[in-house]
Amino acid sequence: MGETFLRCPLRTPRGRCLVSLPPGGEFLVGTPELVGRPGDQGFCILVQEMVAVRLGVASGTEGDSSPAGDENHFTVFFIQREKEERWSLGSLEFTAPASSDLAIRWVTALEIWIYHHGVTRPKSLLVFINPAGGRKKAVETYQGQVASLFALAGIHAHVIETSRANEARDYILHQDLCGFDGLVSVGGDGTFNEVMHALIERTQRKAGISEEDTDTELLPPHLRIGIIPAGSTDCVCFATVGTNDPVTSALHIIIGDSQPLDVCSIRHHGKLLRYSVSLVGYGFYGDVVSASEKHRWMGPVRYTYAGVKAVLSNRSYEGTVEFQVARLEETSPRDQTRCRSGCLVCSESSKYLLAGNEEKQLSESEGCTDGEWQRVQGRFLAINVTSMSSACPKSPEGLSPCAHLADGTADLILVHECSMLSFLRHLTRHTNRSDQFDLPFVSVYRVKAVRFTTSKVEDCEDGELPAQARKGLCWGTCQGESPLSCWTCDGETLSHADVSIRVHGQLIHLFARGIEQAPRML
Ligand SMILES: Nc1ncnc2c1ncn2[C@@H]1O[C@H](COP(=O)(O)OP(=O)(O)OP(=O)(O)O)[C@@H](O)[C@H]1O
Repeated sequence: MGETFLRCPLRTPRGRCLVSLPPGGEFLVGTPELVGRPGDQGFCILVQEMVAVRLGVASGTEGDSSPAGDENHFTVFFIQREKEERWSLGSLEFTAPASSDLAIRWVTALEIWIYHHGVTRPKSLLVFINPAGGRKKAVETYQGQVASLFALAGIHAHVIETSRANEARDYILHQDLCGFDGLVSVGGDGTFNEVMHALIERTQRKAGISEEDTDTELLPPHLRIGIIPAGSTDCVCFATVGTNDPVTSALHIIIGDSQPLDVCSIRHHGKLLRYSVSLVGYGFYGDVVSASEKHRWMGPVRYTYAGVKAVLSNRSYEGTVEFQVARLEETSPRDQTRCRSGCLVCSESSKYLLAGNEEKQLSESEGCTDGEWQRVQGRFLAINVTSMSSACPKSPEGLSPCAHLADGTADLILVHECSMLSFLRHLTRHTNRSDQFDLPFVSVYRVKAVRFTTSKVEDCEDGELPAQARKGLCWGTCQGESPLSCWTCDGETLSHADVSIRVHGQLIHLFARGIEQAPRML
């Protein structure tokens, strides 16, 4: 690998250090030359976490360096961990002795090792910016905080600012994506969803797989998706990165992180309605989302408004929930574990998910009984199916704190009819560390599939919602009580109440690594 091993004294803003790049090129290590001199500090930078290395000194926070006449200096740009899962761009300048070619040799060696350890880094990205999403700052966010980082890392970005809904979808479905290593969505959960749906659909079409076939094994797309959060909820970004920060997300993309994610398909009589990666909810959350849609003009506060309204109305809905329990006996929605970077439960699941026939593999290897179907009938305030914790800034632990991102299962939470105060008790536990499932009217199961059937009522053919019900909660309060709620699927309202839900293990991959357990500081 040419000249890749270096070790020599160099001057840094942290003092004079003996700097070395050990064989294998995994770390850049600096030890203070004069031990005990106040102010001198050592360092250890992971080459995998280096964004770039440049000849010259850094002249600005954006990572610009000025090589002109500065051939004795070089700058290393790397990931720096901040509080609460946030990452920032750190830089460290090095000064080599005058009239030596040491700086150039260091830059060459580090570039070689960054390339060697960065095989999963994207070189070319297709970026969709939704200027209409969230607080309408997506363009500013991308241009101001992300574009310069991609440029510093040498990533070519083909940027499309969408002028209408479904423009990203049409592009993904009909254009040649061969030159790209990944897609990036700059916007909220809605924009990410549009990109994800189109990518899954494109992949199945190209492979000749019908998405309408209930039993089909869907093919995972080979392109990863990056999310630069610029929406009003950004739940998927928060649950997979641990923070909603554009710079942190950009850095995860740059270093080529990869996080598999389970995806649920939601069908009505076999016909595909939507895919979901976070919450599919009937009752409370269905009512909140459908009511908030009518108040988009309020901005993000519409969710709080609709939430208060739904709590006060304390509506419960009748129906039958059937579900196939997951056979991962060693995990449960109440086992107090958390899915974190490098999660063992998810990597164990990868083995059988990758092997193809997951059902067969598991029963053969573990001798456990196939996930049997169970049935619960009654009145429910909320039926939630979530294939991840669905954590967000307002609920840092999420709807189901122990759910896994990529174990091929979802958690089914049934909140049975109860008083408004009891339901409020359950809801407030989402914002603190108390167990929201430790209540007599709440039950939770780890499942592979769910079926929901409403009790048949007049006006509701075949579980299809009448137009008023789809438009929102108002039907209940203004025109008499509606017997049906509606399903919300990652923020979209579905048009049918009778649905079946199935988990597709690790169907997509994001440029993320899950939430880190114990942040390491430089
Ligand atoms: N130029 C555009 N004009 C209007 N809508 C667009 C445009 N580009 C994309 N969209 C659509 O806007 C929808 C909402 O986008 P996004 O989720 O980013 O915003 P949001 O207001 O934060 O919503 P959410 O509540 O889902 O977070 C997406 O479904 C997307 O299809």
